[in-house]
Amino acid sequence: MNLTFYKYQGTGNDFVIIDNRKSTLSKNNTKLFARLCDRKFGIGADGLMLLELPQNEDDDFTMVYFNADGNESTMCGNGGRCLVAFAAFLGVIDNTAVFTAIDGKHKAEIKNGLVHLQMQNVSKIEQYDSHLFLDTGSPHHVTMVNNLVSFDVTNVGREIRNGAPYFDKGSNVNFVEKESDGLFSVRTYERGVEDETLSCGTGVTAVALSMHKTKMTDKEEVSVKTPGGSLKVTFKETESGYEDIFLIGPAEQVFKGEITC
Ligand SMILES: N[C@H](CCC[C@H](N)C(=O)O)C(=O)O
Repeated sequence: MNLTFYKYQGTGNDFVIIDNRKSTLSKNNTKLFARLCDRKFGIGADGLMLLELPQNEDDDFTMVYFNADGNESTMCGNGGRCLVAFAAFLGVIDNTAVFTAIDGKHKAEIKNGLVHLQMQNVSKIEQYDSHLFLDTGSPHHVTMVNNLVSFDVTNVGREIRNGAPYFDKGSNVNFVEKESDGLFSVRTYERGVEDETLSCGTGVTAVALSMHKTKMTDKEEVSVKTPGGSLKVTFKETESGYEDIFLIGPAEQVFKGEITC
């Protein structure tokens, strides 16, 4: 079968995107999706997304996300931003979108070349001596480190991802360093990629909320530098946690291609 695909990246987190509104591909194509994400035998990507028809009347489309291991996974913030850019490219939307992903409904807007993606509210942030744990659409372990630039993200990240209490289900692991008030740097070990990625959108969101929760900043607009580029997170603290959470940043089409599979 000849498959048309699009390659997108959002601050270096890269994705294969397929317009599956005609449902040509079924979601249990785990082997195919893993092959397409393989950086030697396939196109190469951190994840793969299917753009699908909306399932309820006020949606513009549906997002289905797969990690590079080919398994369907939880929400992808950078992926969601790229999918909105793709929907605009196809003319499915103008510059605003409402879509449903595995974690529920999302609103988004493309403004001044950046995609503003509303993330789910976060009502629970677990605080421990060494780290925080929260779910921003995907599970995230957040811990502060010194000398982030030389930190062994892959090995320490892998150990935390597979160890207690995460085990098989796992968690993404974010290592954070404060740069200045309201500005942080993060490097992320991503579950399902099983390696460091250049950026992780739900991870950046988790870091911004964690830094506010632990009073490392009192700003409700936090900039986060990732090895792949900078993102901004805005939010409001309420008595039930954090709401009006937006992940803001660029999303670019790198190339269009065809692959026989
Ligand atoms: N690997 C993540 C999903 C993708 C998250 C990341 N790419 C993002 O931008 O949020 C997980 O399995 O929890």
